Amino acid sequence: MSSHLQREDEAHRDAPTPGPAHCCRTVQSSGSTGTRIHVYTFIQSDSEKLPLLDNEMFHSIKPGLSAYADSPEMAGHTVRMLLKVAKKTVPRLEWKRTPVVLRATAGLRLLTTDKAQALLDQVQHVFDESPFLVPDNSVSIMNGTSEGILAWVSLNFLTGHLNAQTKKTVGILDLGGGSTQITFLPKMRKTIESIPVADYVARFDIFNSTFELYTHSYLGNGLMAARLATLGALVAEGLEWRTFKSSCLPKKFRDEWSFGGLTYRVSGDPDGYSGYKLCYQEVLKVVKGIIHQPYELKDSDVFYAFSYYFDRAVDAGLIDGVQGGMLEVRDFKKKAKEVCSKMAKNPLITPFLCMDMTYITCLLKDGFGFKESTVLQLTKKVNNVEASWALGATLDHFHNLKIH
Ligand SMILES: Nc1ncnc2c1ncn2[C@@H]1O[C@H](COP(=O)(O)OP(=O)(O)O)[C@@H](O)[C@H]1O
Repeated sequence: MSSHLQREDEAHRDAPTPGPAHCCRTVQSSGSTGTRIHVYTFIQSDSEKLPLLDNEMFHSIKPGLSAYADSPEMAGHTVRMLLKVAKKTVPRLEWKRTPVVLRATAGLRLLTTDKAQALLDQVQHVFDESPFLVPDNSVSIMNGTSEGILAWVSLNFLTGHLNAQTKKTVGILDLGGGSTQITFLPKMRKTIESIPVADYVARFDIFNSTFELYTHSYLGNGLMAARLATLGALVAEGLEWRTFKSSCLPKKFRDEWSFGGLTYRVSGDPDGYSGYKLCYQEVLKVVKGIIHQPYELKDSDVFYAFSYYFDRAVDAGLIDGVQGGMLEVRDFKKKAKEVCSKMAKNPLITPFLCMDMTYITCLLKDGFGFKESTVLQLTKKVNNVEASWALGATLDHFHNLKIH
C-alpha cells in the first residue's frame, strides 16, 4: 500500500466527529491533443490543512477542442460525453454541490480570440444545462504561468512535499502538444535575479507558506507544435498542394498528418539525407534563442517529467508504460540516435519517433541546459493519480493559492 493511502487510513481513524467531509470535484482539461475529465474525491477533516485525496476518476477523448475551431458545436458534444462519465462517477445526490470547471491550455491559446471564444461558449452552454454546480469563471483559458504552477502543486502534493516542513520539493517538466512548462523552487537567489523578464517567476501562498517559483510556459514548444515548426509548416497557405519535408522522417515516408484542425502533407527527404545529426540541426531552430536556461539547473535535484516526455520514453522502449522510471538526459540522446539510425528499416511503425526523441533531447540539453547526467523521474501516475495540472487546479479552487 502506498504511503499516501496509509495516511488516508489514518485520517479515517483519527477523524473528529461528525466525520471528515467528502467532497467531489470535476475538472475538464482541454489540451491541444485531447479533452480530459478528472473527478477527484477529497477527504477534508481539518479546514486548516490540505485535504487528503481519496481517489480520482479519469477519462479522456481525442482530438482536443481546438480541432473543432470551425465547427464549435462538436466541442459541446465532447464535453457532454465527458459529463456523462462524471454523472456515473458522482452520486446523484452530490451533483448539485459538485463544481465543474473547464480549463483550456495551449490548443485554445493558439487560436484567434473569436474562434477560441466560440468553443468556450459551447462548453459554457453544456455546463449550464448540466445538473452540476457551475461556479463563476467555470470555463476559461488558463495562462501558462498557472499551468506550470498548478502542475508543480499537483506533483508536490502527490509526492507528499507540500505538507512537509522541509521545503524540499520536486521540479516539474511538462511537455504538452502545444506548449511546454518548466517549474521548480530555486535554491539560489541568482536564479531569480537572472531571469530575462518578470513572468519567469511566480509566488503563491498555501496556508502559512509562500513559495517563489521559477516557472515558464513556452507556447509553440509543445511536441506537436514543434513538429510543425521543424517541418516549416507554420505557414497557413498552400496546405492543399505543399508537402513539408524533414530529415527527421524516414526517407521514403509520405503521409498526411493533422494537428489543431488542419491537415498537412508530410514526407521524408527522398533525395537527401536523414538521421540524428541533420534532424538535430532542424529541431535546434525551434529551441535556440527561445528557451531560457535557468541559472542553477545544472546542480538541481530530481525533476518529474510527464505527459509527452513519459509517452515517448515508453514508445522508444526506455521505460515501462506502467511503472515509469528514472532516466538520465543522456538516455534520451542515446535512444534518439538509435531510433533515427534505424528508421529507414521500419519507416511505417512510428514515423515521428526520431523527430520527437531528437526534439526532446535538444529541448532538455540546448533548451533548458540540463547536464547529460541530470536524472529525470518519468511519471504518468503517482499513487494511481494522473500527473497533470488538474489536481493543482482543484486544490486552488478550494484553498485559493493566490498566484501572484
Ligand atoms: N489532464 C491531463 N491528464 C493526464 N494527462 C494529460 C492531461 N493533459 C495533458 N496530458 C498529457 O499531455 C500530453 C498532451 O498534452 P495537451 O494537453 O494536448 O497539450 P497542450 O496543453 O500543450 O495543448 C499527452 O501526453 C497527454 O497524455
